[in-house]
Amino acid sequence: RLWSSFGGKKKKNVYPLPPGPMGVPILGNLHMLGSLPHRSLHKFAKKYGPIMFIRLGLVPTVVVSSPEAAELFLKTHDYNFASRPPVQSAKYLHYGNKGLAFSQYGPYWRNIRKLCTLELLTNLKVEMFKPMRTDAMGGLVESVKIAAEARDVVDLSAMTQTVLGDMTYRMLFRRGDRVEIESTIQEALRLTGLFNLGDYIPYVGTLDPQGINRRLKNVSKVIDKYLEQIIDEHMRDAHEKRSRNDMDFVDVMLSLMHSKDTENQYGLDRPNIKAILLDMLEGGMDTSATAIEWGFSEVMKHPRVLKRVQEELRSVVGMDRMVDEADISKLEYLNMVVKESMRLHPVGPLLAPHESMEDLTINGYHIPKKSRIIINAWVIGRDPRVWSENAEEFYPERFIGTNIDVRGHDFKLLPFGSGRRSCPAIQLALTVVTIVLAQMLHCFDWELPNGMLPEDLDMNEKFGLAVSRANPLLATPTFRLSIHRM
Ligand code: HEM
Repeated sequence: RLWSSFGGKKKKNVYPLPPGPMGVPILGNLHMLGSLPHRSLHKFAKKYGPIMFIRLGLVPTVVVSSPEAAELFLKTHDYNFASRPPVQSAKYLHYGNKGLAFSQYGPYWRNIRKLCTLELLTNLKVEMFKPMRTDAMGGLVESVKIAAEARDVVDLSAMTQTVLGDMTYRMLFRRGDRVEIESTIQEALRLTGLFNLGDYIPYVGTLDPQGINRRLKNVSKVIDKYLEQIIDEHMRDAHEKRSRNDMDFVDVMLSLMHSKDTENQYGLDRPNIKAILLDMLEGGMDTSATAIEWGFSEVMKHPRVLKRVQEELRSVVGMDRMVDEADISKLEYLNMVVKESMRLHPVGPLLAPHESMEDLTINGYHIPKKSRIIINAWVIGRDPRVWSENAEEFYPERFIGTNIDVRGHDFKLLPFGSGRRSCPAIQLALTVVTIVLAQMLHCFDWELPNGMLPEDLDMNEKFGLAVSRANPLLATPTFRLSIHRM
């Protein structure tokens, strides 16, 4: 198949498109994605190879399924693939692309990205929020302790959502209470994660046959009102001089916007601030909570690993205190557990979609301009060529003596992506995921409910913005520290 046969301009010496399954008119290959697209795309990639061409509705799409191919798209030609395709949710919910995650590549995105990496998500800023996270963890341990005394079953999935919500709201807005807005944010996350026909067949977008855009507009109004109110409150309190250590994300952005010294160097306005806050709410809560949920599930399914993690915690931390974030770097085995869990369960198995900015030839294949690029990080993490025959097995020891990390330097492990569009919050995310897991496994022993055997714990997935467990993770805690007051 040549690009010209898909409506592209006729060119001399055109290279062929990458191979891929034949589609049907209008829908292309959309109907082949199924309920878990990362798994369906893997089946096709086995037949058509690591660079595969499909059509999602009218959108030419390239699916990348090996570490070598991922390196070509995310490193060698990173610049060309650093844009994002336009999506309906950005238009209706994200202030028409005024944030970071959905913005097309260009000076606007570069500027906002710089703001996020230099002002909001720096290692220093992550460190500054440590007391707040410690406080949130203390509250969590207290409530699980009460459940332990009553021998209650705890819904670990709901519990991680709650503590992550608490940490994220406090980091962004200083306040942790969110009763009035929580369900609307959850609805926004759900709608953004839904498959929206308008993203693939543009003229269908205006008809909105699934009613998603209408619902997006409704939640957008409620969220906008909430964010306006938060910004107003912060402006009213601006006279209360805060030290840099005490500033939440809204304070930081407002001070940059009003700074006389730096003359609003990022060109911020209220819609920018609201769009960035929404990106952080959406990008920050579900992803980290889901990563913790999978890490917990794997440890519960593998008592050998649980025992080894707890032995490490006993020897590094001791039984007379809770874990402190300063301990994390010494918890070598737990860090391997986190990596191994992210290898098998990248919460964004297809990362976020990229878009090509120009026509390009890669490995002898023509990659048309404005193609959607999907990186299947899920299949890359399970490739037996790189991870050996036991690639499907949860085996943290595979990282012993290697320097493979999750930060985008190794194209065989890409839970946060790599290159220009990779996650800007890796340090924050790893800190949060590791401390919550460490604390819960240090303070408590856990048993599956109703005598369920570890091997019977199901690991079914549910597709969405983050791919989480289909069924909540339930377990009964027993307090194991030798202190009574936290
Ligand atoms: C375990 C937790 C997390 C995981 C696994 C994760 C993963 C990812 C992935 C896969 C991408 C897309 C990369 C690509 O397109 O190639 C991404 C982008 C992004 N993430 Fe994260 N993330 C996590 C936590 C967070 C947190 C805590 C925040 C903010 C507070 C955040 C904010 C963002 C933003 C704003 C982007 C878009 C960047 C851009 O388009 O330039 N993420 N993340």
